[in-house]
Parts: sequence; structure tokens; C-alpha cells
Amino acid sequence: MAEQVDVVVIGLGVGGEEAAGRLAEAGLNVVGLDPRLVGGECPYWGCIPSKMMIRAANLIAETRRVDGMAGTATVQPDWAPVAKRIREEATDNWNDQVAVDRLVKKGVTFLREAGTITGPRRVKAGDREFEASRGIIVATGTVPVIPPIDGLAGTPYWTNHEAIEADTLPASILVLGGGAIGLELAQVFARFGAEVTVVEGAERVLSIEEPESSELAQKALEKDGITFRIGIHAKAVQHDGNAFTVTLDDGDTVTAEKLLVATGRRVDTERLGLDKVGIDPSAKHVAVDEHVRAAVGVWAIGDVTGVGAFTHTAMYQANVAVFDILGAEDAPVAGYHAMPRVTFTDPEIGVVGQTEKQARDAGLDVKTAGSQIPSSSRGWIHKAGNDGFIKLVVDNERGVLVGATSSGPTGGEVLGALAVAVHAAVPVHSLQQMIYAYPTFHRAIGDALKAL
Ligand SMILES: Cc1cc2nc3c(=O)[nH]c(=O)nc-3n(C[C@H](O)[C@H](O)[C@H](O)COP(=O)(O)OP(=O)(O)OC[C@H]3O[C@@H](n4cnc5c(N)ncnc54)[C@H](O)[C@@H]3O)c2cc1C
Ligand SMILES: NC(=O)c1ccc[n+]([C@@H]2O[C@H](COP(=O)([O-])OP(=O)(O)OC[C@H]3O[C@@H](n4cnc5c(N)ncnc54)[C@H](O)[C@@H]3O)[C@@H](O)[C@H]2O)c1
Repeated sequence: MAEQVDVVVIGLGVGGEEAAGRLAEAGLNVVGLDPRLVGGECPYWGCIPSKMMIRAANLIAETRRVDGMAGTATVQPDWAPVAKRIREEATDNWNDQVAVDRLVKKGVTFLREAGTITGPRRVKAGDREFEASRGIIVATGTVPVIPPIDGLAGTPYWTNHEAIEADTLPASILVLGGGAIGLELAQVFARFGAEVTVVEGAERVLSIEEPESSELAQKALEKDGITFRIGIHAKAVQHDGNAFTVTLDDGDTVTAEKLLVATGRRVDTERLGLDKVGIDPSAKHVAVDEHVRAAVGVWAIGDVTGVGAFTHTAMYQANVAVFDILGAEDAPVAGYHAMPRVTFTDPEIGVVGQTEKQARDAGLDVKTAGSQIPSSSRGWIHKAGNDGFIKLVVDNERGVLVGATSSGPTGGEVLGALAVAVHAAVPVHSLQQMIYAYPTFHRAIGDALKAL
């Protein structure tokens, strides 16, 4: 006999945890399922520990910038405090008891089980089955893509999990994939003294962002001593018990103590029972409408929806789902035209909305303009580590920004102003009339607007 509840949430990463807690607090009878840690990737193997690593690596880089600007300084990098901080402060040694207690206190019935959809509004978890009168939320996230490279399977390669859990750093590491994960972690490892090679299959790193961003990121990481092999794939991988030897398409080999596979993420929904509710289980993502509904009685949120694999997307969609499920009259609807994202390399690369290419491909009448951080007053004052730029993508017909990139020492923070402009379609004319405080990094937005 199925147990009667209001909502079953399958997957308790950032999206599922938020939705389950909020619905329970609103008085619904909610069951939350996750066979792994409540909180998912972000707190245990993603955003939070990786940004702790980046904070530490940036302290090293800033110390190295003292010479010639503020005296002399030497720094002896030590991974031990970073590993300790991640273990003790970020992840509780990869124990989610605090998160489980918080969820249960909100009224959620938590089961450490995988969920399988068995029919409309029905979910099986272990030996229990639930019938959810309001519906099911699918929030199952993504898993790393492991490319079918000859010899790779069966070797002790790292994904983000092993990289984040590392107590000691290797002397050398090959990073396969020059996306956000690959670049952020490559720079951390290099700043702590590892010899790092990044192998990127596409024609440039961060290939979905502006070409200027790719160039900036690669140059910055090269300054940290990282070697890049761009536009080339790994053909074969060997591990001799101590080190990896990776053979590239052109026959070259790279040897390294560790191999980090950071070649993207994919949904893992084949065995979730999506076909029982009319959703194609082999689709690349679970498609959702503006209420994040995926089918009758099914909502999907977070990475699984494929609209931007970021924690802020999962939280945003969770909010939309909660209001829709509660039947709120003024329920928000989801829109993604001002999707912000920040790659936390140094310099940070913040982007919102469309790139120039995306805007042109969408048939817009596009105009672009930019400014360089080093030639802005604040950038010039800042000097060491001042690389970066602002790029604006304007829809000429509407006279509004449809996208922008803000890179630099605080590129992710400066992005905030541009995100407001894209989100609210603030007229370019109005942005040009604004006063930009002197001498801030965000004043470079004003310089870019003048160039339009
Ligand atoms: C190294 C790294 C760094 C990152 N840095 C950032 C960053 O700085 N900023 C940012 O915004 N994003 C960042 N991200 C992305 C961010 O972590 C994800 O976008 C976010 O975790 C997605 O949340 P989610 O709830 O959709 O999925 P997840 O966090 O992946 O959680 C999904 C949960 O579903 C569970 N699950 C799967 N199948 C089932 C099933 N059948 N039944 C029950 N449970 C199931 C899983 O066990 C998991 O706990 C980073 C990711 C990585 C890997
Ligand atoms: N700061 C952040 O917000 C942040 C940080 C890390 C991750 N994330 C999220 O996690 C997602 C996954 O990150 P990711 O870096 O794994 O994926 P990604 O898709 O961003 O980058 C993967 C890279 O690997 C390359 N690649 C794919 N197959 C390859 C192969 N066989 N050989 C060589 N290169 C190959 C791709 O061309 C691409 O550049 C991101 O898209 C992002 O949404 C966000």
C-alpha cells in the first residue's frame, strides 16, 4: 500500500533541500529522498570547498605581488590548512548530520534512499512507496562526464570529488577539460606548487563564453606556470601504479602523478522511471516550462533541467516550484535571459545573459563595446594582478544590454550592476547618464558605455 503524502522530493542537493524545507514549513507533508549527502555537490564537492581552495591560492598570489609594490614577501605554500579547513569547516568530514537535522526540524520526512518513479505521483524508495497528492519534484543534479578514452576506465583518475577531498597535493597533475572546474582547480594546484597541464578539446578554454575571456583566462593561468594543450583530445590513458601517461591525438604524451577529469557534467536519469510520467529518460535534460513543470504532477529543478548548472539556478527554480505547488496567486515565473555566472579564476570572469555570438545567432542587431581594467583609474592604481575587461553586448533595436562580461580582480562582484541592467532591461541611455563612483572597478562599466 502506498503511503499518502503531499510531495516527494527526489534528490536533496541545493535545489531539493530548499524546496523540501520550504514546502514542509508551509505545512505540507513532504518526503525527501537522497542516498548520498543532504546538500549535494555544492557544499561537499563543489562551490564551497573549491572557493575555500581559491581563497587560499589567491592569498599566495597576492603575497607574491607584494614585491615591488609594498616591500618584499615570501610565502611557503602549505596545503595542510586548506585540507583541514575543507574537512572541518566546510564538510564536517563529509558528514551531513547538521543538514539532515535542519531538514527534519522543518518537518521533512528524510529517507537516505534513491527514489524511483513508479507511476503518476508515485515514488518508490527502498521498500516503501509513496503517493504524492500534489506531486513529485525531480532534483537529481548531474554526475561527471567520463569520456570513452582508451584505457581511462579502471585507472584511479580524479573527478571533482577526489580533487576536493585531497589531503595532499600531487607534484604534477593533468587536467582534462578547460571549463570552469578545470580552470579553477588548475590555478589552485599551480599556485600551491604543482606542475599543471590543461588539455582542452575545443579551440579555446571556457569555449562557451566570449573569446576575450578565453584569452584572458589562458594568459593568466600561463603566468601561474600552467601549460595548455588546446584543440586536442586525449587518445589513450595508462597508469603504471605511480603515474599517468596520457597520449594525445597528435601522438605527444604527457606524464603526471594525477589526472583530473573535468570534461563536463551529465544527468543520470536512466533508472529514475521518468518514462512512467511521459518524460524521455534518455533526453539530455528534463525540460521544464516557466513554472518548472516537467509533466503533470512533476516539477524539475536544478542542474537536471539544463538551463545553467549553478547553485543560484537551483535555488531560483526551487522558489518557482514552491510557489507553484502551493498555488500562490502571485507565483513567480522562471526566466533565464539574465543568467549570471562567475568563473572564480584570478582574474574572476563574470558573465550575464548572452555573449556576442549568442546575440548574433539569435538574429539581434548587435553592437558591442568594452573597456580595459588596467587603463581604468582603479585598475592602474591596483597594478599587479589588474588584468581584466568589461564587454557589453547591446541589442541596438531595443537600446538595452542583452549580455555583458565583467572580468578582473573583482569581476564577479562588478557583475552585479550589469546583471541588474540585463535583468531589468535598463535603457543604455539611462546607464550612460548614471554616476559611477571614482575610483572603483565598476567605473569601467561607464568607460565601456562611453565607447558605444
Ligand atoms: C567543483 C565544482 C564547483 C562548483 N562551483 C560552483 C560555484 O562556484 N557557483 C555555482 O553557482 N555553482 C557551482 N557549481 C555547480 C553547483 O554545485 C551545482 O549547480 C549545484 O550543486 C546543483 O544543485 P542540484 O540540487 O541541481 O544538484 P546536486 O547538488 O548535484 O544534488 C543532486 C542530489 O540528487 C541526489 N540524487 C541523484 N539521483 C537520485 C535519486 N534517484 N534519488 C534520490 N536522490 C538522488 C544526489 O545524490 C545529489 O545529492 C560547482 C560544481 C562543481 C562540481
Ligand atoms: N564558478 C562556477 O560557477 C562553477 C565552477 C565549477 C563548475 N560549475 C558548473 O559545473 C559545470 C561543469 O563544469 P566542467 O568544467 O566540468 O564543464 P564545462 O562543460 O564547463 O567544461 C568542460 C570542458 O571540457 C572540454 N572537454 C570535453 N570533453 C573533452 C575531452 N575528451 N578532452 C578534452 N577536453 C574536453 C570541453 O570542451 C569544455 O571546455 C559547469 O558548466 C558549471 O555550470 C560552475
